[in-house]
Amino acid sequence: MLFKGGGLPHESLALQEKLFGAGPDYNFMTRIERFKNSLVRVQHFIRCCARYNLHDHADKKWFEGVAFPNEVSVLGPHSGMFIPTLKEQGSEEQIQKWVPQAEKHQIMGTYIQTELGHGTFVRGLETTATYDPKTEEFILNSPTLTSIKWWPGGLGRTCNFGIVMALLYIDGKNYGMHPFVVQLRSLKTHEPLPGLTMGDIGPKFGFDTVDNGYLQFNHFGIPRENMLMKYCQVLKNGTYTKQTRNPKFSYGAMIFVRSMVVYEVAGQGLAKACTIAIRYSAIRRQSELKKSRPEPQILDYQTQQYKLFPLLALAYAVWFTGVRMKEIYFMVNNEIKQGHTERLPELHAISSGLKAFTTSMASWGIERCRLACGGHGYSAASGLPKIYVNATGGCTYEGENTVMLLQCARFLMNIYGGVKNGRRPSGSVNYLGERISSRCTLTSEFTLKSLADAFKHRAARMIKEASERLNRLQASGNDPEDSWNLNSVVLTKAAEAHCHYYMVLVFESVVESVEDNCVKDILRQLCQLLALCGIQENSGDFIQDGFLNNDQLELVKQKQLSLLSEIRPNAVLLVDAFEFHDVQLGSILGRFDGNVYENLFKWAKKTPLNKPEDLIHRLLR
Ligand SMILES: CCC/C=C/C(=O)SCCNC(=O)CCNC(=O)[C@H](O)C(C)(C)COP(=O)([O-])OP(=O)([O-])OC[C@H]1O[C@@H](n2cnc3c(N)ncnc32)[C@H](O)[C@@H]1OP(=O)([O-])[O-]
Ligand SMILES: Cc1cc2nc3c(=O)[nH]c(=O)nc-3n(C[C@H](O)[C@H](O)[C@H](O)COP(=O)(O)OP(=O)(O)OC[C@H]3O[C@@H](n4cnc5c(N)ncnc54)[C@H](O)[C@@H]3O)c2cc1C
Repeated sequence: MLFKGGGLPHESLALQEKLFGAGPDYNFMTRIERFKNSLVRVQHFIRCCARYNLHDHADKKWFEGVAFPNEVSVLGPHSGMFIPTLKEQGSEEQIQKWVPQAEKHQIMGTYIQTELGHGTFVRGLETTATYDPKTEEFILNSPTLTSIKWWPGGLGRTCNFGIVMALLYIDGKNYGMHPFVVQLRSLKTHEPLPGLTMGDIGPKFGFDTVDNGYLQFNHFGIPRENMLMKYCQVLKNGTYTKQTRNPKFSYGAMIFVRSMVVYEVAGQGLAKACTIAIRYSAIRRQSELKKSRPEPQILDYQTQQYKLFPLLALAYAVWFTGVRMKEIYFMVNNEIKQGHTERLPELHAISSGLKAFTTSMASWGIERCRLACGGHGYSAASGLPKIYVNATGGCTYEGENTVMLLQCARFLMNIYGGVKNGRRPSGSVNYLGERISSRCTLTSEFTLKSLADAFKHRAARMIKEASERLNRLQASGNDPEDSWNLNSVVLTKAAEAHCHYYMVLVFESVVESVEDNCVKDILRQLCQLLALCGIQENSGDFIQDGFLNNDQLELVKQKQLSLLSEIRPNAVLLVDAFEFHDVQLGSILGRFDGNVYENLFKWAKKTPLNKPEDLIHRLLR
């Protein structure tokens, strides 16, 4: 309750819907069955939206968490990218025309950007939209094999509309990437419209319930009014006008999703995995701690605590950081709407950096949770494989993580360069303008301030060194691009250090804001553990310049270990506090009632391989 905010009423509503909680077991279905089953739930979800008057993106998200547990439905790209792009990039008229239909699900859309040959390098995309003033149409075309659109979710079979990112050509001149609203399928027959070749791209690592698709345009005409015209317009006679000098406004949909992924994918995914692994570790008994005494709960082994409690601390940290990231997004986006675009670069940098940092950490953490569950963690019944395959997609989509860290680093280098020239930084990078202490103030008290300061020091030093190294590479004769590439490992590490500091700082501020002393103490322990593990895992970064000495490092280790015992009595309560319903976890190991073995046995008996099947029987006879 403490952490969920407004989500509970919508979750409770969704949990009352029988269709969401029951039905065939996901693990026993083929991909096609999973897809069909998801579509049935999509239709029911749409009916529920109408019945409960659900329009707001956040309200729907809570509902979706129950309707589509640990998976992405075809509604993801529709509500997460298609509608937001219409709202953010469309003119008032365009918003009036398409948004109400989309919100009522009368049209279903997706976001069509990536191509067979390019995903990361948006400026390298090849699909063209050539304006013809005679017909007042844009002609969309896929000129090469590599220009075929590839990956958009829901494109394969489901969506009848899409926002297509294409290069705008007028009179032979290339005006760069622009968004176009394109009807893809007939609203009557659902067949692809003539001039479009489209389908599903085939099975993937996860995302079984989504028909990621391909799309090839063969000189396909769309009306002039279908270019989203909030920031740039093409008049009937082909005159091009624009309201902004910043071409990156057309990248707005990506910033939105990156900002949401921190909480919705990384935060939720890791919190669920921790819930499963910690609950199960309290149920599972194994081996002997003391001779002739009952077998202990595996959660009592220090090594098990050492595996799981830092991940629990990380789950809380990512969760809080995700909530903060959403707040920042909406705040800066409102400023942008009022014409104040000064903070767009910072928003781009922090959303890119945190998206990369948290999805990578969560992905690694979910897998560690699975390993911590031993053999049963390897079973689909644990629910962990499904959580992993879907959450780890977040490391790639919406900007591959290394590339996103480099975008964050680019901003940090700009800011650091500015500081050297006397400019004062603000917001998430204001510390780059501070005098940073060269000696660590950590004592055995481990105040949150002293821990955050240690991360501040590390980030500031690594950013400074990355910048100086870049300058040295250029001074020794490399051009700026080669220097960047030769420095890119160092740059990604500097960006990670910045994001790490930001996350510790957010956690610290949450702890300070809690009024209940008991809750505050418990959260302080988690925050300390997060920071201490961060210091130990990256100890080289903290000792390299003599900031931290060996004695302090020893203190860090001792405190880390003592925190494990301090957290142990509250560990199960701390995961219960995430308040995931069993339906949302989809895990026998993580069941709230702890009735693991009985249900594992029941589940195994239901597996299709145990059903009489002629061919298998004949082969084995
Ligand atoms: C459910 C799953 C759904 C999934 C959906 C998807 O995956 S959809 C598909 C998702 N696909 C992806 O996510 C694709 C990932 N790729 C990209 O987003 C871009 O290609 C890029 C950002 C990597 C480079 O872009 P580029 O080559 O155009 O730019 P550059 O590097 O030359 O930098 C020039 C300047 O622009 C700045 N700037 C850049 N972006 C932004 C921004 N958004 N805002 C503001 N500013 C931005 C940058 O900081 C720099 O500023 P400086 O230093 O000059 O002051
Ligand atoms: C599950 C899923 C859903 C998706 N949904 C959609 C969707 O709805 N709509 C859509 O349009 N797209 C979608 N995508 C596509 C996705 O956005 C791209 O796959 C993603 O942006 C990565 O681009 P890429 O595939 O070109 O990777 P690549 O860029 O080819 O990455 C391969 C490797 O090259 C490295 N690399 C590339 N460029 C650089 C560089 N400049 N510097 C250093 N290293 C570099 C990367 O770090 C990586 O290690 C989806 C993808 C997935 C996996």
